[in-house]
Amino acid sequence: MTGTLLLIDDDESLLTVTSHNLSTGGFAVIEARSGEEGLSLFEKEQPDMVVTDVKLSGMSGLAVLASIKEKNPDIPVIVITAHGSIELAVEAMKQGAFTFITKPFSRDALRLSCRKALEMGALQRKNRQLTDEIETMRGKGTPLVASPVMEQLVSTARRVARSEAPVLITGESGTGKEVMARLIHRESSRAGGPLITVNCAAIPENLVESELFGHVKGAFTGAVSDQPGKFRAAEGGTLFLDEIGDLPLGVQAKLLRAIQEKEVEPVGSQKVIPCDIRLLSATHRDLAEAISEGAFREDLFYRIGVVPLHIPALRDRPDEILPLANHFLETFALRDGRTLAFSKGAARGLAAHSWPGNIRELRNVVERCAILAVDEVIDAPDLALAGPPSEPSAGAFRLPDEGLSLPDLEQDLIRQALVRSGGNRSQASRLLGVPRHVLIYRLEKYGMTGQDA
Ligand SMILES: Nc1ncnc2c1ncn2[C@@H]1O[C@H](COP(=O)(O)OP(=O)(O)OP(=O)(O)O)[C@@H](O)[C@H]1O
Repeated sequence: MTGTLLLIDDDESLLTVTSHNLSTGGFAVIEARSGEEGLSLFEKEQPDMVVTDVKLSGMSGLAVLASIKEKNPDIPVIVITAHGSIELAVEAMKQGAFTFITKPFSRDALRLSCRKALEMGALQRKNRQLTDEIETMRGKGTPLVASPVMEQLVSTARRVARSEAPVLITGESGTGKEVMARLIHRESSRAGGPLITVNCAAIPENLVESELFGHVKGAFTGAVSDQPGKFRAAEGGTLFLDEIGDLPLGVQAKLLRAIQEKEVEPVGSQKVIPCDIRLLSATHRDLAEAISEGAFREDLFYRIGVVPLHIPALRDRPDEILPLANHFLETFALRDGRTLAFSKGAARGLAAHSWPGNIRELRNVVERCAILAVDEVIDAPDLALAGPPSEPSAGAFRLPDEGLSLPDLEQDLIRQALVRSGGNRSQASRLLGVPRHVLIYRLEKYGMTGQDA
C-alpha cells in the first residue's frame, strides 16, 4: 500500500536519508524542516500519514502530534525518538501516536511501520465513512452542509460545543434540531459521556417529573423500585430536552432549580443528588409568545437559552433542497446496491415544493422514491408531491370581510374540542394541538371549565 507521507525533521541530513528511504519504498514524501512548516503543509497537502521527530527546535514533535490529532484524528502519526527517551515515547502513545521508532532504526523497520500505519488509517477512514452512512440512513448522521446558512449554523454549533453553555435550538418540526444537538454533543468535551434525549411532549404530564428527576420506591402507585431519572442518566454527558416548550409549568420550576443548583431531588425523596450535565433544549414553539401567555417561565427561558440557535425552515434556504435530496438518494441507493438519479424535471419539482415538513419530509419522499424506483432515473411524477396549497376550500377557515374576533374564534374552538372530548381537557388539548397547560391557561383566561383526564 502506498500513500502520501509528511516527514518532519529539523536535522537536514537525517531528513534527506529518511526521505530517500521512504521514496524508494514507494511513498510520496513531503518534507518539512520544522513543526510549524509541517503543520502548514499538513493543511495544504492533506497527507495520508505523518512521521515526525519528537525533538524539534521550535514547536515540539508532541505539539505537532496533538495539533494533527485535533485536526484529523484518523491520520496516523509515527514519532521518532532518540535512544533512551522512553518517557517521550510513552507520552506520544498516550497522545494518540500510531507507534514510535527509536533511533537508529533500520530502513525496513521504518517502511514496515509506515505501511501498517497507512493500512490502519485507511481502515479507520472507511469505518468512519460507513458509520456515518449508517447513521444517515437512521436519520442520525452528521448534518450535510449545503448552504452558507447551514455553514454558519454548523460553525456556530461547533464553537459553542466547546463551551458548557446551555443551547436552545429553535425551528419548525423536521428542520434538523436533533441533528444539531447530536453534533454539539459529539464535538464537546462530553462526547465520551452519554447523550440522553427526552421528548418532553411525549411523556404523560403526571410522569414528567419522575422521568426527569427520578423517584424512590413507593413514591407513587407503580413506583416499584428506585429510578434514577434522565438527569442522572446523563451524568458526565449531555441532556437534550426536545420540545421543552411542552413542559408543564410545575415541572419548569423544578427544572430551573435543578439547572441552577446542579442537583436533583427524586420524587418521594428528601435527599438532593448532585448532577453534572450539559443542557441542550429544542422547541418548535414560539417561546416568547408562550411567555406572554403565561405558559412558559421567563427565567427558565433565559437560563436554557444562553446560546440561541435558530434553524430556518427548508423553504427559506432553497439552495439546500437539491444537495440534500441527492445526498439522501445516494445513501438509499447505496443501501440497496443500486444507482439512482433524479431527472431534470424531478429536480425542478423538488426545488419548487414548499416542504412544510422540512428535511424530514424531503428525506421521506426520497426514501419512498428509492424504494419504488423501477429504473435508474426518478422522474417528476414519481415524486408524488402534493401541489402548492390552493385557495381555502369551503370547509376551511375563511377570513370574514369584517367583524372577526380572534378570542371568540378561540373560545368557540375550545368549546367544540371540549364537547368532542366529553369535557376531557387532555384529549381536548390534543385535538387543538396545544399542550394541556396552554389549554388550561386559556380556560382560566376565558373563565371556561373542563374536566381532567
Ligand atoms: N443538515 C442535514 N443533513 C442531513 N440530514 C438532515 C439534516 N437536517 C435534518 N436532517 C434529517 O432530517 C430528519 C429530521 O431531523 P431532526 O429529527 O433533527 O429534526 P427536528 O427539527 O428535531 O424535528 P422535530 O422537531 O420534529 O423533532 C432526520 O432524518 C435528519 O437526519
